[in-house]
Amino acid sequence: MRTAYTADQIRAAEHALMARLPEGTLMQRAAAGLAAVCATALGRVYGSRVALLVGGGDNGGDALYAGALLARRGARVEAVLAGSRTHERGLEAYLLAGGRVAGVMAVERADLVVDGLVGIGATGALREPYAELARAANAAPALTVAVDVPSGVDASSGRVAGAAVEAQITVTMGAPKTGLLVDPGAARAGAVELVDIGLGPYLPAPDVTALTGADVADLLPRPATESDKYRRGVVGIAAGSDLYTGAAVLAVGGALRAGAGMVRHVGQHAPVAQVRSHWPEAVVTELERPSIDGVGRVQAWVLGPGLGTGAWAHEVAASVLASDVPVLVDADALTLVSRDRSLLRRTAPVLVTPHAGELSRLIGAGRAEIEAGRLEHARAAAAELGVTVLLKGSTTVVAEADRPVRVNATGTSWLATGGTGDVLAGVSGALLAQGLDCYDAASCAAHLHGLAGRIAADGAPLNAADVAAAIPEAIRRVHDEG
Ligand SMILES: NC(=O)C1=CN([C@@H]2O[C@H](COP(=O)(O)OP(=O)(O)OC[C@H]3O[C@@H](n4cnc5c(N)ncnc54)[C@H](OP(=O)(O)O)[C@@H]3O)[C@@H](O)[C@H]2O)[C@@H](O)CC1
Ligand SMILES: Nc1ncnc2c1ncn2[C@@H]1O[C@H](COP(=O)(O)OP(=O)(O)O)[C@@H](O)[C@H]1O
Ligand SMILES: [K+]
Repeated sequence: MRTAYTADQIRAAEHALMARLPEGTLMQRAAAGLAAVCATALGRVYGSRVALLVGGGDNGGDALYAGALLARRGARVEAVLAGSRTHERGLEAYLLAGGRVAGVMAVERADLVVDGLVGIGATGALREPYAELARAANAAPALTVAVDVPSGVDASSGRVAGAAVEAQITVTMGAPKTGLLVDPGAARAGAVELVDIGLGPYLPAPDVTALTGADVADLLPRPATESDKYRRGVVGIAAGSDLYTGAAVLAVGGALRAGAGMVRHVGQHAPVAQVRSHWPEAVVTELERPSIDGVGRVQAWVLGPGLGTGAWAHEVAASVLASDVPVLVDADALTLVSRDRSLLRRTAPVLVTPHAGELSRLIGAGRAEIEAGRLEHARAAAAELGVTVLLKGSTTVVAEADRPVRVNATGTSWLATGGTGDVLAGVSGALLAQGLDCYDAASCAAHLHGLAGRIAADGAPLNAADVAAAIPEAIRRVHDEG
């Protein structure tokens, strides 16, 4: 399990650790780790050109001490001092080692830029001249290594309010920060390298977590000798309408590939015919009236892909949500429940799987605001609706009351194409039917779906059906990792 922490959590742990150590020890450890990563990135330190962007706080101190170590190894290091004050001892050590102070031009001639403008002590958008220096680093040809977090990225949320450094590597101190795992911040961080400064024993429960492949392998059910199709879990899929037929085919495909014992599809004439011809394995029921009465027992429902938003769809949704098994609410069913919240009044678990636009309809926040603050909005929605929320997008976020948010970054932007969300709904539904709770089903499905997207894309466009077809390979890979 990967774990990440807010700035406040890190600061509290640092204080506890610092109290037991001679002054300056932590910064020395941080700087040594930072210098080592810079040296590896440079390949040859002697004769290389390094520019340090130095802010007024301890983040700048880290950069100066690391700069001193690189200067002692023969690098030509130039520091651009951005703050009205500078870490005094760090600057002394740096100058003593042969480092120089320079203007912004140093950035343009550097092989490597070290972003020590701000770390966990930053508040709000970068002010000038910090913002200008961040833009200069982004425009320069050099490799950029961020200290702790890319400056301009909020360490606790991943928000980016203005200019922000786009790093190729982020050297994070003590423990990863939440903002390094959640977009838009995560996209600015590049590869994240952790420097162990001894914080481990002082860290609280994490703010967010991310499942590794091995974690997913542990959680995934495997059929046993005594398994049969009913015991493995039957998933019901209420999807498709005479207008939208493809969504049902894709959701059923996702569920079949993710290990459901059986997939039962219910819908109108056209989607039922499509599902029947694509998936002879599925059991289909053409609904004569908008109700699931008498279609047979399932262990979980997927409700919504392509269902439509009219009166007929509303009746189907009410009928599915009146059942006593977990229900995944996706796509058109999200529109239905945002119009009629009373549909969510039930005791069995609910998993909602919106993208930012759908979440915007559900909780009334603007779409752009949700994209900018994915964590806080997913958390707020889970609390307000009393459900598990899987918020889709470049980083997928799974939120449930009283549990750390799980984030997933296995995906690829090639997944941004029509129908991949329907596949995700099917995969998640199959995991629910196999007995995973909403939190685990959603986070395992997001992991597998992202990985399947990578396998299917392999650097070129994919279509949604390819993603479903790659789910078994994704499952094999997580088992290999486990
Ligand atoms: N503590 C430890 O043991 C260890 C700490 N470590 C390191 O310390 C870092 C935290 O250091 P920190 O607390 O000094 O804060 P930091 O991130 O440098 O920012 C403060 C400075 O930024 C400025 N500033 C703020 N907002 C701004 C804005 N929007 N735009 C522009 N400027 C802004 C602010 O200016 P002021 O408001 O004072 O004018 C002040 O000068 C941490 O990330 C890690 O790298 C490691 O060495 C491990 C051991
Ligand atoms: N930029 C991106 N990077 C990674 N994954 C993405 C990106 N954009 C979309 N996705 C993923 O693709 C899927 C799209 O789902 P959705 O928006 O519901 O599309 P549709 O309704 O067409 O099926 C989600 O799993 C989402 O997380
Ligand atoms: K930084």
